[in-house]
Amino acid sequence: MAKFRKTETPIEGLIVIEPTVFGDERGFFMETYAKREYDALFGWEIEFVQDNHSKSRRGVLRGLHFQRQHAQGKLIRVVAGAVYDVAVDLRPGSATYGRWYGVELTAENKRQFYVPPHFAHGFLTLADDTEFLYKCTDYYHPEFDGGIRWNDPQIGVDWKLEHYGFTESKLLLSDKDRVQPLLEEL
Ligand SMILES: Cc1cn([C@H]2C[C@H](O)[C@@H](COP(=O)(O)OP(=O)(O)O[C@H]3O[C@H](C)C(=O)[C@H](O)[C@H]3O)O2)c(=O)[nH]c1=O
Repeated sequence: MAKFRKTETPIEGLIVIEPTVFGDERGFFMETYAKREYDALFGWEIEFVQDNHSKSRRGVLRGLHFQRQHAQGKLIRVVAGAVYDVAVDLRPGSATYGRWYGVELTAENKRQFYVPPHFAHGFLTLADDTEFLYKCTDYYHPEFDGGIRWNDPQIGVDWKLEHYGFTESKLLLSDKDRVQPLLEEL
């Protein structure tokens, strides 16, 4: 059995990866990244240059972010808690431009999500003390920081707020994320 299993999504290049988890009476072990296998999964050589780690309480929404230049591919996983993770295709000329896809990433399901460069990305945290780790294919360039409003009606992300027991007014966003532009304003 392959050590990492890939599941495609309706958006080309956006993939979910399930690592093999080795459990025993002590707990578990898993490889969370291996260049040789991941390059084979992706079908091309990917170089990650920066790892990020953020922690959020329940009900935080970070996003939707992208870098206007030095666009970053992101390999995402959650090591504590849970998120509903969303990516929006902003690749110029893409047949699925403006389309979004969401997936639940949790410490339990150990799922990983690869979001290619030129996607807007964000997540809603579903539990307190959620720890979110991701590898990036380019460095942080704040001078090229870009974003789209999380609830842009043109994109129409279904954040499943009712399903997860949230009300919009109770979400915790950064001041920046409250006033991100709409896709049509980009
Ligand atoms: C992203 C980043 C931030 N920072 C500093 C800048 C601020 O002083 C502080 C918090 O930054 P920010 O509020 O932009 O963090 P997030 O809201 O989690 O931003 C991220 O959220 C969404 C989900 C993403 O996909 C992006 O990776 C990124 O935009 O960390 C750095 O020093 N390096 C970095 O790579």
